[in-house]
Amino acid sequence: METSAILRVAQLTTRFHTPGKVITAVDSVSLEVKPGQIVALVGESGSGKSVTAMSVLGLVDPPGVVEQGEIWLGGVNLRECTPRRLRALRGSQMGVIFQDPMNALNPVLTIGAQMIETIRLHQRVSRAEAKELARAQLTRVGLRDPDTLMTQYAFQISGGMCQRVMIALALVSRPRLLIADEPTTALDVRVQAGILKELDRIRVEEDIGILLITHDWGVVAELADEVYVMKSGQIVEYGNVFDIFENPRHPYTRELINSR
Ligand SMILES: Nc1ncnc2c1ncn2[C@@H]1O[C@H](COP(=O)(O)OP(=O)(O)OP(=O)(O)O)[C@@H](O)[C@H]1O
Ligand code: NI
Repeated sequence: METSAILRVAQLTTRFHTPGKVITAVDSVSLEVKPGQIVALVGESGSGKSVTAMSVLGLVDPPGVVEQGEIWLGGVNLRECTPRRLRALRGSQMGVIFQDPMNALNPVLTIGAQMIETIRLHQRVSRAEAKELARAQLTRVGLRDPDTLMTQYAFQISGGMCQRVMIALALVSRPRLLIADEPTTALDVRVQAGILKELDRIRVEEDIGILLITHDWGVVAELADEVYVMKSGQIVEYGNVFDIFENPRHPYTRELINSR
């Protein structure tokens, strides 16, 4: 039997209504992520990858509007959810990590305070229990000495550690889907590899589906199961990672692979 998708996007169209013109950032995009899969969304800058992710997350702000299509998170129709319900789902069933971990963390709270706050926002636990959970989470993403780490502020730790904290935060509520938008672009190459290995391990161990946005074909080759290639808001090619590398059909894909 086919495993059913944890994320299913069909014919999604998102436009920005700017003064004087309408920009179709996402143009009839369809894609699927199954549990335990890493699905890469690749394409040049401005092709619509982040807007696709933001549309799924319900985070497109005016003048952007999700105008058409379906977005299903398991059995939940996200396009019919209220903003309040979407916010709840973002903290529970779908996690997200972005490119710039330093700025994503709150500079005036310790790592521990942020972890505990996030945990208590979504789970009815005492402070002590939340602290214990935070410690377990940090250990789970490969951070040693979580006790010291929890007393520190974002500016006191490295970019790589920040991103691991972000991953820990995103995974606190054991989501079934993780959206990672260029999660390692801001980090140096060696640190990148560690973070990517962590994501790979987590998806296997926890059967999480990951939508990985990147323009790094090395990362795609290393991690992805399925690949969607995006250009000017549209999916121009889709296939499993071996087929995409062995036999790219679209000239744009060939160009992208060759230019890496
Ligand atoms: N706030 C906005 N207002 C108007 N247009 C926007 C806005 N945000 C995005 N767009 C449009 O959507 C297009 C797609 O942007 P998006 O951020 O999804 O690209 P991307 O593929 O993620 O690029 P990158 O690799 O640089 O992150 C842009 O080219 C731009 O025209
Ligand atoms: Ni982007």
